[in-house]
Amino acid sequence: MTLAVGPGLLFDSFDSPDMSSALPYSNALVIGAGSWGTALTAVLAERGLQVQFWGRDPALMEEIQSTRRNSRYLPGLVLPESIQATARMEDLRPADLVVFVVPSKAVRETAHSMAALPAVKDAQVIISCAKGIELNSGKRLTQILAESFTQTPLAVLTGPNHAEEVSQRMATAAVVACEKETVALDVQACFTLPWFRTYTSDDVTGVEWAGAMKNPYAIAAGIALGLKLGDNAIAALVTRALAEMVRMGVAMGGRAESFMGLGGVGDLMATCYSEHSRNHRVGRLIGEGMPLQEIMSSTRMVAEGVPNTASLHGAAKAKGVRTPLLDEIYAMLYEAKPAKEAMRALLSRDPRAETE
Ligand SMILES: NC(=O)c1ccc[n+]([C@@H]2O[C@H](COP(=O)([O-])OP(=O)(O)OC[C@H]3O[C@@H](n4cnc5c(N)ncnc54)[C@H](O)[C@@H]3O)[C@@H](O)[C@H]2O)c1
Ligand SMILES: O=P(O)(O)OC[C@H](O)CO
Repeated sequence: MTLAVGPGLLFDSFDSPDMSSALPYSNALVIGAGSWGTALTAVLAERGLQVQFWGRDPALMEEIQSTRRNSRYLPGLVLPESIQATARMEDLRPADLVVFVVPSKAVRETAHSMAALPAVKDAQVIISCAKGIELNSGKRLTQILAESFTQTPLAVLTGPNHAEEVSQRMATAAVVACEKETVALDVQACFTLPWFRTYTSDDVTGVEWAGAMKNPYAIAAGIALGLKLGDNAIAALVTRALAEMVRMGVAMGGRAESFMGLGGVGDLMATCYSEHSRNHRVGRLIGEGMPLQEIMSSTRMVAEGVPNTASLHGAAKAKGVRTPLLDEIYAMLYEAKPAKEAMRALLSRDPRAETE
């Protein structure tokens, strides 16, 4: 395979450490042909797995199969010849490792339509890579997948991982969470490259809540930037967001320490401060005065923070968790509260101890 070499890269194809150790799985299926699915397809192929790549749009999948490029979602990346791209579910062959990476609102429908496919249901592990909580049910994405795939071990891959950087092979770390340690270790081996370092965790609940929760706060950080509130204000907002993530995540059954890891504070920082982040962009444009509807119709990319704000807000109310930041983000996105007014409301709340 020809590997990209350029500024910001720590390894090229000649000085890469030896990655020829035996792989626990030999083939993979990636479900979802957006930017993250495309980048993860490249990661697994570089690691040496045979990768099938499924997306719902026949024209896009034909383009990927014939040109090795996903011009719509990740135009800079040339995928290796070895990957097989298709939109036809009936063409999919059995895979050891299945990666679900459709947007969170499409996970239930996609899992349901694939539930009977041997290619998916007989997998040794299914990995959830989207970041969200289901509206109304308040379910995590692995809980939804478990309804369709009752016998298959489920894992989560998450962390500060912008597809744009991963697709350029820029240094990245992630966390894979699974209740079964042996499965977590096997998945870790598949997502380990000289430039891609993966840690394991058994706190599936914690990392899933963390991955969903950072999205609305990234919108808020973008809004603060758009309003030109300054670095102090953004740092305060991100710090209090972390406190709120821990409060909510622990109430939902996650462990506080997971929120201090890559899937928590790591992803929160990557998203709140990055120009790559779609959530951050949505926020910045709101802060600059553009109406949300106009922003959403200007891109085909998913900004999970918009639906996640509604689902997380609903879950917090149902559980009785205090979430002042999320409440103001919800008011801005769903109740047309002006951004400056929401930020003023956050500052003018009653004083309290930092640890409360
Ligand atoms: N892009 C990243 O850097 C990144 C990194 C980590 C996690 N994620 C998460 O991965 C998930 C997918 O994000 P993305 O960035 O790949 O999205 P994207 O915006 O790049 O593309 C969305 C993809 O989902 C497909 N899609 C939309 N509705 C669908 C449906 N009903 N059924 C099947 N496919 C459908 C679209 O056709 C498109 O291929 C999100 O939850 C996101 O938070 C993204
Ligand atoms: O572009 P965003 O805001 O969806 O963020 C992408 C990833 O979740 C960053 O880890």
